[in-house]
Amino acid sequence: MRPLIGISCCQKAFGIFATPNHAASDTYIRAVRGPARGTPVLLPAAGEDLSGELLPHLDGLILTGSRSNVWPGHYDGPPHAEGTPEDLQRDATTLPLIRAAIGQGVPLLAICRGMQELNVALGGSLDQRIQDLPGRMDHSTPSDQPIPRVRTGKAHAVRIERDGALASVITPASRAAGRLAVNSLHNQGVQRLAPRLVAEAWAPDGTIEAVRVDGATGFALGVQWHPEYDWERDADSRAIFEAFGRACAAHRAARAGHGPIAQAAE
Ligand SMILES: N[C@@H](CCC(=O)NCCCC(=O)O)C(=O)O
Repeated sequence: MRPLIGISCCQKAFGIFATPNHAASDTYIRAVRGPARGTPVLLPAAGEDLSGELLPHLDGLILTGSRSNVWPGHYDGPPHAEGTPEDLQRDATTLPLIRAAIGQGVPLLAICRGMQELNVALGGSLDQRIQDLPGRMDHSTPSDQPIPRVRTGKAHAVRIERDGALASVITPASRAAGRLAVNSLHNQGVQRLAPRLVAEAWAPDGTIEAVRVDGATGFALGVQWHPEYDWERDADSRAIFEAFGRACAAHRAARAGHGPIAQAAE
């Protein structure tokens, strides 16, 4: 049996009645079916804490990217500028789910908004538009390029902590170089790093691009870029999903009684 990997959904208005729907991009489904070798399970943005019902059945969790921002009230930040997309239904489900997954050693891969949620869930805060801050780069989606190129093209390099968790899962060549080239589709960034997070990669302007959860018993990694878009061409993106999938398979074996059961870190 393949490991069951939960994928967080956004709540989006759909159809002529703008009915609330629960949605995740097909790119996450394909990354789970492909290099992670798992069975994808879509997790609704239900507006409530479902962690007690979901986690006993899951072998891994992907926190997805999204155009919406985490509601700033969760980190005592200033209100968003008018028109900034929010998804309070998603926040209410993902923030407790992240804390519970880490506590129970369920492998976790947090991507873009997902990494921002991970930081907020553990007590960190966010800058809302890093392109407006002095000395910082514009990390947002360029409007003058075709979307496929934006998603699979490389926007900038990131410097990687050579002995970190991320370095241990990427290709030997990138590990030796201590660098990766990544895509970039975000406005927000980590402002105050959560006490339990350790930065593992940085953009040239100092923006934190990857984090790990200190003392986590399972795989617990966040990346600010999008490996789900280019794993078919990019060996490092593929390697991240392969390593995550191995951790999920090990969690499944442990749940079935065929391996060591991860203990809660706290
Ligand atoms: N809204 C946040 C998070 C950005 C993010 O997750 N982007 C994914 C976009 C997916 C796509 O356009 O394909 C921010 O702006 O930082």
